[in-house]
Amino acid sequence: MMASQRPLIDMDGAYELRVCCMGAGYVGGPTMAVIAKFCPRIRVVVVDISAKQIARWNRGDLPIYEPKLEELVAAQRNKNLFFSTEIDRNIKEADLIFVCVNTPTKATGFGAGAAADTKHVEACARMIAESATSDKIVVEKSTVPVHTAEVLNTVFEANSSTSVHFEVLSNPEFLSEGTAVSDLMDPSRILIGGNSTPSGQKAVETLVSIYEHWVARDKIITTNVWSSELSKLVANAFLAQRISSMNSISALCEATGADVSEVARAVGTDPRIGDKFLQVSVGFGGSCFQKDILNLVYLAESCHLPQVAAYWRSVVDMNEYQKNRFSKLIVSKLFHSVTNKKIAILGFAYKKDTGDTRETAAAAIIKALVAERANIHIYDPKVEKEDMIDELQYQGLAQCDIETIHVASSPYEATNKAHAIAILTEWTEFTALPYDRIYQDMLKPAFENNINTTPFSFFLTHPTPLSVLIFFFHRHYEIMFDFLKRPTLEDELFKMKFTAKSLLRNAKKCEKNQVAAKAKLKKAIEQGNMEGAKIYATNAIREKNQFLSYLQLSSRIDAVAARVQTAISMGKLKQNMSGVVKGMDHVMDSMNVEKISSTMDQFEKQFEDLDVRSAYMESAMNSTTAGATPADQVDDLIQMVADQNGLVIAGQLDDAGSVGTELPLQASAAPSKTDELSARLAALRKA
Ligand SMILES: NC(=O)C1=CN([C@@H]2O[C@H](COP(=O)(O)OP(=O)(O)OC[C@H]3O[C@@H](n4cnc5c(N)ncnc54)[C@H](O)[C@@H]3O)[C@@H](O)[C@H]2O)C=CC1
Ligand SMILES: O=C(O)[C@H]1O[C@H](OP(=O)(O)OP(=O)(O)OC[C@H]2O[C@@H](n3ccc(=O)[nH]c3=O)[C@H](O)[C@@H]2O)[C@H](O)[C@@H](O)[C@@H]1O
Repeated sequence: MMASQRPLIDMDGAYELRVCCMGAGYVGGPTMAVIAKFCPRIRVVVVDISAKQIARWNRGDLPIYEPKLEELVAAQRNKNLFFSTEIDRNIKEADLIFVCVNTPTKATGFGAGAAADTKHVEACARMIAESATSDKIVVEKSTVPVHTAEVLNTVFEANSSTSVHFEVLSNPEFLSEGTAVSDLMDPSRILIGGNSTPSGQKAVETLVSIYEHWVARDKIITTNVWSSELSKLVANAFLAQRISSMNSISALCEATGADVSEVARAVGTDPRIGDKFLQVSVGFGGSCFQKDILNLVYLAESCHLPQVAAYWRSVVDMNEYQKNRFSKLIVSKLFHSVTNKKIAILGFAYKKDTGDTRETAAAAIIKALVAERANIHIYDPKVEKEDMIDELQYQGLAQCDIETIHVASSPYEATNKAHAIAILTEWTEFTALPYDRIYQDMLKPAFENNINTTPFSFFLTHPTPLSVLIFFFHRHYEIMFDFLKRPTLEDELFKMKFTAKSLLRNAKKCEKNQVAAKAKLKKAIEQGNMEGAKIYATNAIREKNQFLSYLQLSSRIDAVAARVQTAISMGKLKQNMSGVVKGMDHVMDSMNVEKISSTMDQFEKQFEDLDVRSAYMESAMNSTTAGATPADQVDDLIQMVADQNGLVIAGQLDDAGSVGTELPLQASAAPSKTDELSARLAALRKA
C-alpha cells in the first residue's frame, strides 16, 4: 500500500505520520523543528552521517546559529522531534523522507566549477532503497539540478524490491539564513512538484496536509516536478541578479556622481520592480547564490543554449568584479600600500545573524589584502576560528598565508593599533561600538589636531580621504562607499573649517615674518644700507599683505561655513547647491587660493536665494594679493621705521634706486608673490 494511502494514524495511535529528514544542517534542522512545532501528531526524526552534528543537536549546543532556533528546538526535542545517527532504522520507520543534504558545486571532473555535485543526494537514494521495506514518499528539499527526481527514481528501481513504491516529490526550500525560523513559520509560498499520476497527486496531498497545519492553502503552489526543481534555481538566480545589477550601477554612480541609494530608491518604488534585494554590497556570499546560478549556467550549456548560459554567468562575473573592486579600493585608500599595515576585519559571516561563512565575500577581500602583505586581524561574534580557516582555505588561501592571520576575541583587540577597519558583515553590534574609544587606540597619520579630536562618529558618516579609517559596511552602501560618493555638504563643511584653520595658521606665520623683516629693516637703516632697507621693507609689506590675504580668506570661508551650517540645520538647502558642492572637494584639497576664492563666490551666490547672506569682506583676496608692492609704500615704510627709531635717512632713499633693480642675489631669487603663496600652501598641505 502507498504511504499516502495509509490511514494517517500510526499503529500505536501516537502519530499521524512519521517523517525522517536526511541532513541535519541549516535547512534540515530548522525546517524539521518548525514541522514538529506545528504538527504535534507527526513524529520527526532528523538523521545525519555526522555523529558530531547530531550530538550537538541533542546536547542543545546547536551546530548552527540561527535566531530563535535554540528555544524552538528545546521545546520540541524528545517530544516529537528527535536527532539520530540511526539512518537505516529511521528510513524503515518513515512514511515520508525529506532529503536535505548539501549539493555543492562540483570541484573536479565533468562540469567542475559549475555543475552541482549530487553525490550526497544519490547516496541518500541508495540508503533509502536499501533500507526501505514499505512505501515511501521521498521529498527533494535540497536544491538540485533539473531532472534529479529522475535519477532518484532510477536508483530506486534498480536497488529495491518491486513490492515497495517510491514517490518522488520536489519541495525546494526558500528560507534565508539569519531569518530561517520566521521564514519557515511564515513562508511567502510553499512549492511542491509532483507527478500527475494518481499516486503522484496523493503524495502531493500528503505533503500539502503537513504544511496546511500552519500555511494557508492558497500559499501552497503545486506544479510538475521539473517546474519545481527549475523554479528554485531561477528564484535564486533572480535574487542574485538584482544584487549584481545594483552593484554594477554602484560603479557607474561613483563615476558619475549619482548616489546609488537614491537610484535604488527611485527605481525600487516602482511596484513592478520592487525595493527588495537592491542593497549594494561588497558582493553576495552564501552557499547558494553562486552555486545555484552556476547550476543554471551548466543546465543552459547542456541544453546548447550558450547565450542563456552567458547571460546568467555574467551575474557571477559581476559579483567577482565587485569583490575585486572593493579590495583594490581599500589598498588605494591606504595610500596604495597595505604592506605590514594592520587591517581589522569586523565580520566574517556572509551576512548577519548567521555563523555561516560559505562563499563569504570577506574571505575574498582578506585573500586580496594578504596578497598585498597586509596584517589581518578578524573579529566575528558568531564565527568560530576553524570555520574561518576552512573557508579561507576553500577560497584558495595558502596555509602559510593563513598562519599570518589573527583571530581576535573582541572588536577592541582586532582594532587596537590598526591602520584601518573594514566592516564586512552588518552585525547589529557593530553599529553600537564606542568608536571614539576604538579610534583613540588606532594608529593615525600626522593629522592636524582638530582631526584627531573630531568625534569618531564623524568618521562613521563622514569618512574623508585624510582618514586612514575605512568603514565598509557590508550591504550598507551609504557608509561603505561614502567617501567615494560626491561629497555631501557636511563633508564640505568639515573641509571648509579645516581649510579656514590652516589659512589662519599661515596668516600667523606671515605676521611673524613681517615683524622679523621690520627688525632687519631697522638694522639696515642704522647701518645706512638703504638698498637692503628697501628689500626688507618690500618683504615686510609682502608679508603683511599675505597675512591679510590669509586672514580674510579664512574669515570668508568661516562665514560661508556658518551659513552652510545654518542652512543644513534648517533643512533649507536647495538642489542647485549640489553642483557647487561637487566641485568643492578638489578645490579645498588643492589649497589654491584663487580657486577657493572663486568657489566661495559661487557658494555665496547660491546663498543669496536662501536669504542667509550676510556682510563679509568683499574682494578680500583680489585687493590684497593683486599687483606688485608700490615703491612709495616701500619708501613710506622705511620712513616710518626710521621715524619710530629716531634715525635719519634724508636723501639716501633716492640714491638706493627702486626695489627690484639693484637687489642682492639672495633677494632677487625670492619667489614672486603668487609663487611664494602657492609654495607656502603646498608646504602647508604636506605638513
Ligand atoms: N542553507 C540555506 O540557507 C539553504 C539551503 N538550501 C539547500 O538545501 C540543501 C542543504 O543545505 P544546508 O542545510 O545548508 O547544508 P548543510 O551542509 O548545512 O547540511 C547538510 C547536512 O547533510 C549531511 N549529509 C550529507 N550526506 C548525508 C547522507 N548521506 N545522509 C545523511 N546526512 C547527510 C551533512 O553531514 C550535513 O550535516 C542544499 O541543497 C542547499 O542548496 C536551500 C535553501 C536555503
Ligand atoms: O537557497 C538558498 O540558500 C537561499 O539563498 C538566499 O538566502 P541566503 O543566502 O541565506 O541570504 P540572503 O539574504 O539572500 O543573502 C545572500 C547574500 O546576498 C547579499 N545581499 C542580499 C540582499 C541585498 O540587497 N544585497 C546583498 O548584497 C547578502 O549580504 C548575502 O551575502 C535566498 O534569499 C533564499 O530565498 C534561499 O532559500
